Amino acid sequence: MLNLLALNHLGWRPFFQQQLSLDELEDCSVARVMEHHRSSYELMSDEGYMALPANPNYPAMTVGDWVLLDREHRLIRLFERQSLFSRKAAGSRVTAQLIAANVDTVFIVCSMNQDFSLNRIERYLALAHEADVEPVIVLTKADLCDEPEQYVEQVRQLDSLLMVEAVNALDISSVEVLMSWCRPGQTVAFLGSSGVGKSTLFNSIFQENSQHTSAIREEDSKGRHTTTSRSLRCATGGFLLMDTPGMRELQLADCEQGVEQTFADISEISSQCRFSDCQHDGEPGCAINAAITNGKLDPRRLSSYQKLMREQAINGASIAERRAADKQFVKMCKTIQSGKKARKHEM
Ligand SMILES: Nc1nc2c(ncn2[C@@H]2O[C@H](COP(=O)(O)OP(=O)(O)OP(=O)(O)O)[C@@H](O)[C@H]2O)c(=O)[nH]1
Ligand SMILES: [Zn+2]
Repeated sequence: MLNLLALNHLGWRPFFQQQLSLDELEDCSVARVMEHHRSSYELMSDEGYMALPANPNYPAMTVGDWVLLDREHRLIRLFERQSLFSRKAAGSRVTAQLIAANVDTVFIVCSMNQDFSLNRIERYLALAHEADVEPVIVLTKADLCDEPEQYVEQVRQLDSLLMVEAVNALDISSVEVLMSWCRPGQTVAFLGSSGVGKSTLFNSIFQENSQHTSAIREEDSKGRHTTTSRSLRCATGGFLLMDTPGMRELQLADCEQGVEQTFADISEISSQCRFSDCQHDGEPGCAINAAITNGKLDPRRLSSYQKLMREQAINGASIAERRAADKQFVKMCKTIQSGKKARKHEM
């Protein structure tokens, strides 16, 4: 039987449990992927850490995934995900690479200095929306900034419902405002460009909440890497922090829905344009142009929207092409297999 109390602190919830049959609930165990190494996955279950050797027959898995295991700790299957960050992999063969699964909240980190950029925040928002992850905008370096409220206000103007917090990432008491998103069982990740304070925030939140964790880790003598660059870490507060470098290189690809959701105001206004395919480029009856003229829409926001739409279309097209090719390959395999089965029956 599953130890639900322990699993809940790892992020287990009804969404995953509903994917189990009664027999599986009795006989199997479940575990979460905490680290992804070249030749193995490190899993955490209600019984502790264990290694799962990688196998080319396994489905693509990533940090944060939940897996179903048999009594011998062999993989039965991967659970359907609640959310997923993926990115276009570098190289000529364009394919989506899985970065992080089942993240609940992403802290979109931006510093309140010359690096502050609404366009960049919008880009990260599109990624969060596409991944189905709740975004919180965390503005750092409040201690170095004369008027943090001014930055907070600018972000609020993107969307009045956005959650925004200004902090000094170095100061644990200042970071306390973020703890309402770090509740037991919650998985939190960080997005933001270099130098904005992601590692600093991570450490402030983690150190404050992890006195016991290091003790548990020291007891674990199975030669696990305590300093790893790609991992999900449990804090004693019962929440999990995701620290994966892949999140730092996330690109927009095949992300139309995420961009649309980020710019819901633009979608709404453009539904009133006279032509349904209006490019908002001087066409008659363009509601977007009218909104810009009467100050209801910031022209910066329109150009940011158009830029992100173009970018995701370019990056997404090649992935779509690859997906189509993959589908065809699977179909071919199925045809071959059903041919084999048919021949077996005939024999
Ligand atoms: N004064 C002050 N300094 C900060 C704050 N946040 C981060 N810093 C400093 O800014 C520098 C960069 O912070 P990091 O946490 O390394 O930034 P990062 O986002 O992890 O950067 P990458 O690892 O390159 O992605 C460090 O020297 C931090 O000490 C803050 O809120 N206030
Ligand atoms: Zn228009």
